[in-house]
Amino acid sequence: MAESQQNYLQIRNLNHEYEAGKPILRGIDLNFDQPGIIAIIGPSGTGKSTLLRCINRLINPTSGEVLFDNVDLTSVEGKELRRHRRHIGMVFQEYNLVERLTVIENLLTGRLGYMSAWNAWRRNYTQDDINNAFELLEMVGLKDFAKQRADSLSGGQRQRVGIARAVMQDPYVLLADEPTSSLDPKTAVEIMELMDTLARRKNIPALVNIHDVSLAQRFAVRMVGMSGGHVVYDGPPEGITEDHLKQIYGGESWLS
Ligand SMILES: Nc1ncnc2c1ncn2[C@@H]1O[C@H](COP(=O)(O)OP(=O)(O)OP(=O)(O)O)[C@@H](O)[C@H]1O
Repeated sequence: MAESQQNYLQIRNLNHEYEAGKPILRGIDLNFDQPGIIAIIGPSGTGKSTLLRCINRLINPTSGEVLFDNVDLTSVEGKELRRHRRHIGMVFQEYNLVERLTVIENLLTGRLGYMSAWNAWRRNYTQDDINNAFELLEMVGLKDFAKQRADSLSGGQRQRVGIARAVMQDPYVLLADEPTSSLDPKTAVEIMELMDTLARRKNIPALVNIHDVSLAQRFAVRMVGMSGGHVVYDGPPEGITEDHLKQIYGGESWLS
């Protein structure tokens, strides 16, 4: 698979409200131009998932811009939107695999956005796609599971498949919404390690929503702290202080 070029993601003055007059995202400005994990932390309900969903247009933001190499994704529709969106890899908390398909078939679904409707319907993958899928499967440590059904895997293995499927899309950015929340602590570390390795190898940013602050600090090159729909911290993981955490999560009793 060709190494992805470095595409520049910029979010400008992004606002979103699900209900008129009740803003969830308030004027988010962020630029993503470095490879590796960018951890997004913040209390429940502050809009972290909403932010990721606005970036890949699972929801239409109320206002603002999401620029990929100066194309505003909020203003494109139909074919053009699909053409851009196929370069945005999404990783989910609950994996979102096709349970009855094999592991290798799940990986290959990452290529559907590149195929004609006819070829997609017939699952006519190219030999290159098939070779790349097997190569990637080896890279994520699941070489021996290629022909197993997805529903026979453990949570950690499923998440490896979810990440590999996203990478099959040849993404310019990975968006991961709480990818470790359903996993035990050791597996969570392994999954963060894998995303870090792949993001660096592909030279792309991986925006990861995560509740575990110390796990985030261990792997992130940058942390974004959100509170009340605003960005209140944006900087290196080692720069986060207790004061920042109080500002992000509120109060202090939980810190002791
Ligand atoms: N489809 C929707 N319709 C209406 N309100 C919604 C919808 N989705 C989310 N919300 C509300 O928007 C706010 C932000 O939700 P969001 O899921 O983005 O927060 P989050 O920071 O990702 O939370 P968590 O860490 O718990 O996943 C919450 O108050 C939530 O109830």
